Amino acid sequence: MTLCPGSTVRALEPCLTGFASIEISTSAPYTSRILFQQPRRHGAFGDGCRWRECCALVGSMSRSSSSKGSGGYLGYRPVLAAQDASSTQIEEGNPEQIWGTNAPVVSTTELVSLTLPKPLSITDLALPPRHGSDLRVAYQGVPGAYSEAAAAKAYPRCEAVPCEQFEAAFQAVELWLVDRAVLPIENSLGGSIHRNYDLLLRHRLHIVGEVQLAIHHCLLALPGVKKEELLRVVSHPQALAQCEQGLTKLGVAREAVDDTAGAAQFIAAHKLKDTGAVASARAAEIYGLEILVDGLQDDLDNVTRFLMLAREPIIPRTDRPFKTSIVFTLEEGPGVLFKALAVFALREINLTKIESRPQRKRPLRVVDDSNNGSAKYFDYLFYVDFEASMADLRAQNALGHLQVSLNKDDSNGFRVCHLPIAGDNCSIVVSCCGAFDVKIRSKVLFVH
Ligand SMILES: O=C(O)C(=O)C[C@]1(C(=O)O)C=C[C@@H](O)C=C1
Repeated sequence: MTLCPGSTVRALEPCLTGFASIEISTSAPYTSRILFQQPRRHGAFGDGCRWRECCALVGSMSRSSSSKGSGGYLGYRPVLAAQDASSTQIEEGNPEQIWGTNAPVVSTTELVSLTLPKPLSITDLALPPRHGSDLRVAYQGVPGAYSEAAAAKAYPRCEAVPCEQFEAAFQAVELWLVDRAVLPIENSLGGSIHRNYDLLLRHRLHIVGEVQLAIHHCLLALPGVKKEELLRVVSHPQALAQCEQGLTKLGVAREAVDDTAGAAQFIAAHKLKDTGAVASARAAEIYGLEILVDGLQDDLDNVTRFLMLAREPIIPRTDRPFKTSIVFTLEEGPGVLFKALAVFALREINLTKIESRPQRKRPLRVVDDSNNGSAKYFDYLFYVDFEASMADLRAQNALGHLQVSLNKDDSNGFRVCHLPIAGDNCSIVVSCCGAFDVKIRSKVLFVH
């Protein structure tokens, strides 16, 4: 039995620059890279089923080769099996056919001293492959920002990568500079972070989870400065909004900056004695500031929900709680939103969030009315989060029903929304998100 390791490496190289899923590519054997490369070249694995079939194929081939005792192919054989899975013509035991006759050969005895990669099995693929230990995760702000803490909560032991703006965090993932982004989407006191709703539509990332973080704001100043000496307080606009009452009592001017920790850093760098910052205790420690007020937020229950974003979607399942996010637009008319949401109510599917945002490409809609002439209406995008997995028949039926409703072309019907998402013209955008259990508020059950 012979094997050609040099050729194997060449065969793998293009895959590394391809789009192998980050979930598997760095920690799993070579086979995983091939698995994900295959769809790009042949466009054959548009859905999870084909992807799983391919994995199953790899798993079964590796088992069959070992059971025949063909030691030389163990570990290497599945690579080629997966690479050529859609046009499998490979004959077992004939390396020339696979690599060509000029390929270097290594005998079985030489192979014994080689460290062979462990073949992927179905169990490897079914489990969340990693828990953040070797991921690079983008967040907005500088060290000490709440978003940094959220990134660490979502992906423990990850390398958190600071970004100046939300947009930069989105782009960092898209450009493969990092593996994930963790970005705030709403706060229990301050409400939605609209910018991120808008950016979700403009970028090609998928929601793959969410994490909630308790936000405990402090008023920080240079060491020795008293509260009464402060003329202004700087912070992120959300943080200022969450401390509305406390800041009003202080009677200081407020100034918005990019992030809470950045505000602390600014005061320290410029030695501003008349300026305070609303930020975390960790920011005080990092930038050498003193805590004047510990717990400045209007309510102790101050929680921010962060989305975990990735280039690849997760495969929805039914064995744990899932959340799904969709976005759509509606025709003008009485009861249209009621009818759209009824598709969920009818199936006892709980909605956790509804957000409406302007359609920035077409903010106003002109509607002709035979009695009153034409009228201009604001045009909205509706974002809905609901508690069900897309693997759940109820969710599939609900979205099917919604799709039918959206396509209805009567005066009270819905309009199909053509959104420039992921380069496609999608009528409905579905993004699955492994959800936390709402009853155990801060516990993330599904992280990846
Ligand atoms: O400025 C920070 O520290 C952030 O992480 C940003 C942010 C936000 O955008 O809402 C995150 C959590 C808090 O709600 C306040 C601010």
